[in-house]
Amino acid sequence: MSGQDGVITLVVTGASGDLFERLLLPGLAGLLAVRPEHRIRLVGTGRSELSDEEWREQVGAAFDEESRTREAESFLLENTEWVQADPSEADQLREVLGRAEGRLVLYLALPPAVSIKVCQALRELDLPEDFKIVAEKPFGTDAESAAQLNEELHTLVGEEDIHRVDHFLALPATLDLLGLRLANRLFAQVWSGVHVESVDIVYDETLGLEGRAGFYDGTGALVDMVQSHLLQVLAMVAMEPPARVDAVDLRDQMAHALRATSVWDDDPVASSRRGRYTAGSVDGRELPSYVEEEDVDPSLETETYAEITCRVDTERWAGVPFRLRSGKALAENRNEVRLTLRPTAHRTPGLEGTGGPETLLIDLKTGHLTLQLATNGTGEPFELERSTLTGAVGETRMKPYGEVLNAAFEDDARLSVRGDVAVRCWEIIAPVREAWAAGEVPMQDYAAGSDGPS
Ligand SMILES: O=C1O[C@H](COP(=O)(O)O)[C@@H](O)[C@H](O)[C@H]1O
Repeated sequence: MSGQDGVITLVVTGASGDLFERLLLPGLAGLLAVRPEHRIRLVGTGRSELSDEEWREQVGAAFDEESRTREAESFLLENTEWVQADPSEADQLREVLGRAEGRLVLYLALPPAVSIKVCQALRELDLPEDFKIVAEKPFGTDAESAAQLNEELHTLVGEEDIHRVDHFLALPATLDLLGLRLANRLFAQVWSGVHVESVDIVYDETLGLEGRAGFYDGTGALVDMVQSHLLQVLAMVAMEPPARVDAVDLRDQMAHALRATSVWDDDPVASSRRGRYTAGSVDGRELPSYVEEEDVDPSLETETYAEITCRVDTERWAGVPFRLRSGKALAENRNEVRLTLRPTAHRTPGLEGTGGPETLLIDLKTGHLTLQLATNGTGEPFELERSTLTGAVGETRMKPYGEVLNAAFEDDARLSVRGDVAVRCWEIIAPVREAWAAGEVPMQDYAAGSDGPS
């Protein structure tokens, strides 16, 4: 171990879970490639019995040959260990945190109820002055438990030392939205209900359950994707321009937009749909019906597809539907924000056809833009056609998880969900969850590999 200055010890609780291997580790590897000045000591902890060798092998697998020879990466690989412990037990947690050197960042990759217990255990310990807590989603299981988790965290550290993870805040498109909206006259002028007829925020995935029943079953698409990620995207689309792009103004404006957001017409039955995949084939892979996936409990009635329509009651967006949808095992990966513009106030007589509505589409994963317009294309001289302008955005410097971790290390709260916002997102979907729990919205079947419920 090294006693070097500037060392951060990242203690990950719940590190034997799939999130750590699938998202956190690759994020960390990408981060070190771009920010080699970080010296990270990585301590994994959980109840699993893992030998040091097994742990190092798992961590090492995230780094390729070339990266292992670099200073930041080899520091991490030489300074990592697994400590078998139950972090909700104060004595065991003390032992884990005792391994830390330098600044301590404690990452809670745990179910919300366990995170609360860990906070209670932390209260019994002498904590270092410079201490950060990173909380994975889902943050709570409803508005009340999210508020309780906030309270528990605030007994330990100030809001500035809590980093609530939502990797969609660092998707290329969410970051692009700011520049696109605020720094371009063309878009700044049309960014309101005066010109925009509707907004669609879509995150369709070809992936099915992929062995994640432990987390997903009983959670479902509404909580997994809409409550957290898609509402953050909605906030970026709908918010008023912040006075500055700093953590206070940016997050104030996002919070304001979400406080103005609710289910369309206050009617969760008419404004939501849910579905669940049945057997089918996606990209040549045969998927069983969701209820026959390993470890799924059919009595939980978990939806794998969720759709809700919201309104944002502000001067800018009054009357504009925001449709949010996400589903698994669908025909294609469609990850986009789509703004459909209203027709022009006057159509010059003699210009035939419409060519379809003008739309601006932002690919959430790549940030690429597609603008669909009516033009006098190549056919009849005065007949309108639909033309497509596309704009590619360059490669991002690292994966969204890497950016979010980097922000946590560098105290950049712009990429962290503020506590009140985490609670508000649960409040927005609460009426939908109630209607679904009461059986007022039917569960629609859709075949894996299809476009979703008809
Ligand atoms: O947090 C989650 O996000 C992923 C989708 O994000 P991606 O960056 O991996 O495309 C989703 O598949 C997963 O169910 C959810 O928990």
